[in-house]
Amino acid sequence: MSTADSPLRAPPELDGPPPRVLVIQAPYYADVVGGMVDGALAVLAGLGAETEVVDVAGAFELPAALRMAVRAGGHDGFLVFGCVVKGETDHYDHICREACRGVMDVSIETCAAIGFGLLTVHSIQQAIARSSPDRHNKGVEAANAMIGQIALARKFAGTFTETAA
Ligand SMILES: Nc1c(NC[C@H](O)[C@H](O)[C@H](O)CO)[nH]c(=O)[nH]c1=O
Ligand SMILES: CC(=O)[C@@H](O)COP(=O)(O)O
Repeated sequence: MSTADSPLRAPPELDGPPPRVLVIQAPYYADVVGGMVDGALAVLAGLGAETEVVDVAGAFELPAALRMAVRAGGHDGFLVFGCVVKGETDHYDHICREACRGVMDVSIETCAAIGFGLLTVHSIQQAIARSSPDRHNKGVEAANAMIGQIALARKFAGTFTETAA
């Protein structure tokens, strides 16, 4: 099964005020990343969300920028976008693995509502197929995932105890 076969999911419900969302993009492949950001912003506009977009140089910089933003506070959710395309060397493997691990570390350590939109592809054609304005747009998927996490954070707000893991 690939992205082309993935099921169409309904966007999650979100009670409460419109969310404040920070989009962190690494526009190394500007059209591809821009396509995902546009998909995400369309979803967020439908919620009346307050959005801000900041740039970093490349995928490597995404985790630290995300951690800075989470620490700073002021946002209900975060979206990270980038695209890494396989080249001739093993650089691709290192960037993909570390960028993904870095974002996951922030996610687990902070419990922030994060949507992950980092494409790790073998060709620019694969990237275009995942960033075009259709139902396979990974920006839409990341935004919907983040909204679900915000909804969960609101549901559990105030319920954490000292002994909980
Ligand atoms: N090759 C790709 C990169 N490489 C750049 C690094 O992410 C980083 O910005 C640089 O090493 C300076 O610290 N970034 C991407 O987003 N996509 C690539 O395909
Ligand atoms: C992320 C990559 O693999 C790529 O942009 C770097 O290319 P190369 O491995 O040919 O230096």
